[in-house]
Amino acid sequence: MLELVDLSKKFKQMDAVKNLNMFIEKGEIIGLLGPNGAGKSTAISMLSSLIEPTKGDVRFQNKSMIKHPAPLRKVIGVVPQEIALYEDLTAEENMRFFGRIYRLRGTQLKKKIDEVLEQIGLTDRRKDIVKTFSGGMKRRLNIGVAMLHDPEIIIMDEPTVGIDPQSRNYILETVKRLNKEKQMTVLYTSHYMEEVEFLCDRIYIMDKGNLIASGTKDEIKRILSAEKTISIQAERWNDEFIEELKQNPTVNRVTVGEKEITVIIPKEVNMFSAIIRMAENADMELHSVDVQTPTLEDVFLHLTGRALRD
Ligand SMILES: Nc1ncnc2c1ncn2[C@@H]1O[C@H](COP(=O)(O)OP(=O)(O)OP(=O)(O)O)[C@@H](O)[C@H]1O
Repeated sequence: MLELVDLSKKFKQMDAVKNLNMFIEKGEIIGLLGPNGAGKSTAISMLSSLIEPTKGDVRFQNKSMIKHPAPLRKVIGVVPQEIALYEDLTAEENMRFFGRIYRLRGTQLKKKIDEVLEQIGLTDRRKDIVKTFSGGMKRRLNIGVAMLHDPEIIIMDEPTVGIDPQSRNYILETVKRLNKEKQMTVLYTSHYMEEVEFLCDRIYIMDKGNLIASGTKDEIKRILSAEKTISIQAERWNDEFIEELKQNPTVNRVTVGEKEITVIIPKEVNMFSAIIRMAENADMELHSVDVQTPTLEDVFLHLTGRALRD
């Protein structure tokens, strides 16, 4: 339905997005994952024709949208990363204002506002001024505004950044529900692995402007099929222990965090007892040693050598 072909954007000499290829089918929830600065917002801006690509194409139902984006604009709703609401207006007044921009009027507009307020769980706060809303409620209203014209495709740019866990959960559940009940197609960008893992059918992972992996959750995790992760926790680390782990010929990679060490080893190797012995030799007390099934976070670590955290 929607396709990005070799889409690229250069800002001066910097490649914000480089040869991005992506497709979105009707009814899918697609995750676009990457750390800050990966190029996600730039990709979305090109997709929604807010900025022009340096190179490449955006194709909707097999037609290029670069020069004539109207058919695509009509069917997408974009939820920007920054909250775009009038703080001194009520929730309902904001919706009425944005609804008019989408050329909705009269009873049609009123009906739509009622429906969307219900979907985002703000019906009982409709008469309240946005200034009095929590961050999570503002985010929900921001999503509601993008849904007023009944878009077939909704594009969400990190909609859960900086909000409390409860609101975050509510937003994730709402996205799932809209997809299931209204067959809404969703492009969801995030730098939270667990969100994308929970929501999405297929995932694209970007880093520094490049697409570094894509596929279904299982396909992406299969990148790690030859490896497994052991996570070791302790109150403090002993250099001798870390050195011994790093020097161990069966270990592929060691990442040292403040309270946790992650060790990547081949799947067939059993290192559990060796780790306990190394800790004893180094006179170090372990809290736990867990063998983990791979997560998307591990995939990112594997592909880039860096953790995908703020
Ligand atoms: N208008 C612009 N002019 C110059 N550089 C830009 C512009 N917009 C984005 N960039 C740069 O392009 C790169 C990609 O930014 P982008 O905002 O697309 O990343 P992102 O993955 O969405 O991250 P974030 O979550 O921080 O927004 C960054 O290095 C950013 O500084």
